[in-house]
Amino acid sequence: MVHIEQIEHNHIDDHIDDEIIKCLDLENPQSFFLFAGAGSGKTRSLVTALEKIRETSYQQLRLKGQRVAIITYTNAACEEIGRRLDYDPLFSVSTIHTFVWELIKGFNKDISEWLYANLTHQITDLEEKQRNGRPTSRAFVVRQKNIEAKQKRINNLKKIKQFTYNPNGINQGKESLNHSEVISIGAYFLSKPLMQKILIKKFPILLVDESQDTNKELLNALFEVERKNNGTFSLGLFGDTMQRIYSDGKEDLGINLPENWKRPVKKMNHRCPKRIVKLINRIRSAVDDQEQRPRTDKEEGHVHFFILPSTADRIKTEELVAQRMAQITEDEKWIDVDYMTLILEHHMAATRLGFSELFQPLHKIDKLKTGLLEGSLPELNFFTEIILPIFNAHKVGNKFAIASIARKYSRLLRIQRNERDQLLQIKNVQDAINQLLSLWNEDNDPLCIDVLQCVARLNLFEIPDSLYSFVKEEKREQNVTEDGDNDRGNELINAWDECLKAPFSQINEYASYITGTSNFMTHQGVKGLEFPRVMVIIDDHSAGGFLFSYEKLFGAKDKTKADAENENVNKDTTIDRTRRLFYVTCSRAEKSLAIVAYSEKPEEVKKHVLKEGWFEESEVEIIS
Ligand SMILES: Nc1ncnc2c1ncn2[C@@H]1O[C@H](COP(=O)(O)OP(=O)(O)OP(=O)(O)O)[C@@H](O)[C@H]1O
Repeated sequence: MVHIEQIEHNHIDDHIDDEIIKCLDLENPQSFFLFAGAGSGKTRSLVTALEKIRETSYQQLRLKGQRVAIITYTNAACEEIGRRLDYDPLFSVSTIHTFVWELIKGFNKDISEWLYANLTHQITDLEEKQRNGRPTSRAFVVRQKNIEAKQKRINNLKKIKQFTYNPNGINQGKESLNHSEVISIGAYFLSKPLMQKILIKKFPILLVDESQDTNKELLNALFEVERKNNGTFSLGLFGDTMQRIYSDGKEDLGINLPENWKRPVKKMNHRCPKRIVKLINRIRSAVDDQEQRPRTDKEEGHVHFFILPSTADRIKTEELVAQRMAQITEDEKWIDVDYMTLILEHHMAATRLGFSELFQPLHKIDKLKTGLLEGSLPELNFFTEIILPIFNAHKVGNKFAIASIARKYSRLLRIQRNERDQLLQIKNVQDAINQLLSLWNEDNDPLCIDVLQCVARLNLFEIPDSLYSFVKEEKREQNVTEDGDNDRGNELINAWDECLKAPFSQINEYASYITGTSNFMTHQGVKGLEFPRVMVIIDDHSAGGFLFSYEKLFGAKDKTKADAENENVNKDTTIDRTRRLFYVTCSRAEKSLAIVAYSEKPEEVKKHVLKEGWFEESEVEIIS
């Protein structure tokens, strides 16, 4: 009898799938926001709902030439969902950038008009800054170049017949749009009745996974589409507000939902053992009242909190912690290093993997942050997607790969001439690439700026616009002062200037981190994933950022005045952001979880975490 009750307990959320499926009825489509925490099976519910649509509405959709759209966060997630649905063309599974581009591409005249207005607006802004700027400052010079580049782009608009865009790569060339332009154009077009009609005619159902981190500009536009087309369109949002990580996500998602929206709630956690569900419930309890239940067939599991002085040797400490975990859990895999180390902050990965000089300056700039972490900054992609592959191919003697990259990107090969000239050009490109590669002779590790200047001098590849000023000789001219305008333009220039002084080897480390091939992951990399054994590293000292503070979350550091002010007006505080990160990482563990906190005040931390009720006394260990 107990057995049946236990099984039933594990199925308490099954009806949620039915509720979602009901919303997707083509005769009476409804919109919904699924409230569900970590490990609750959101992805599973998404796929189940789609399978059901295929079963019930396949003919109806096909006859009208309609499809179901699913927007996910990463290409890997698209692949996973697509695979689970047998790559059925009934479903359009894409990232937000691909989705929007598919919607807007071809509307060349409208895109041109939008760009004209947008560029004009940006030029007006820059000119305003120029009026207050000092003509001898570097910021002034760079802004002037920016104005000229934008004006050139405006002048060129009339000649463009067709705009281009690559959601996954570098967008070079006069016809191409950049990532943020595509999103903004999409959001703007979706405010027009015609585009709304096109969208819902094509996709009467649109489901958004990881909606807490979906760009708010676009999400707001979709809310508006839904509001205007209520009853003929279903917008379904999957996600967990407690797992919002990116700053461009919609902060108030799920709070002021329209009256007629359905709000299904999932209560189970199918991933974590009992002890970990208890911990993440406790962490979450400060934010909302969503409490999860563990599966009855899950083991108790282990949680252990290690506190160390911030001066402790990181590598030795973490080895010791793994040994302790093996003792505590009686699981030898901790000793075999069969666990995932989760770093709560990118700076730690940058420090441990050795790409700080490249990373830190850019991470300080708000508008670069998301692109830096997503790996979509065109300036860095220039290095990661063109220069690094050439260098790697050269290391293994793969001339074919080098030629193929050159064919794809080299400016020297673009001009059409007769066959003899073409052969000459190929030779020129080969010579240029050899000159470029000679920078690495005798195990040299050139600086990124040296690589950039070499490429510019050889006119080998197109340099991203914003790096152009760094390859010009006049940059170093004496009349250009370093202490120019203390405004954001200047910050940006200084950031790139510093970043380009990093050795090129750091590009390799950065690329391996961003693509997830290193053995470190952060909350970003770890989204949607799960691992049997997890070691969470908490280390403000190495993190060096101001957006997060574990010392504050763990009570070793007081709140600042700004924190208190933000708290008073219900704005996101450092502690809120840090708590969400902590929730995401702790909720990845399927069996056991070790948390390693380096702190200025270990005793205070211990007191605080016990007071918060996150851990039992026996689970907290200070190692000095
Ligand atoms: N109904 C279920 N019965 C059994 N196992 C389930 C069920 N739903 C999900 N799971 C399992 O639980 C784990 C978590 O599921 P899933 O990744 O879909 O959750 P999620 O809500 O997307 O998680 P998160 O937001 O934390 O990334 C997976 O291993 C999945 O196979």
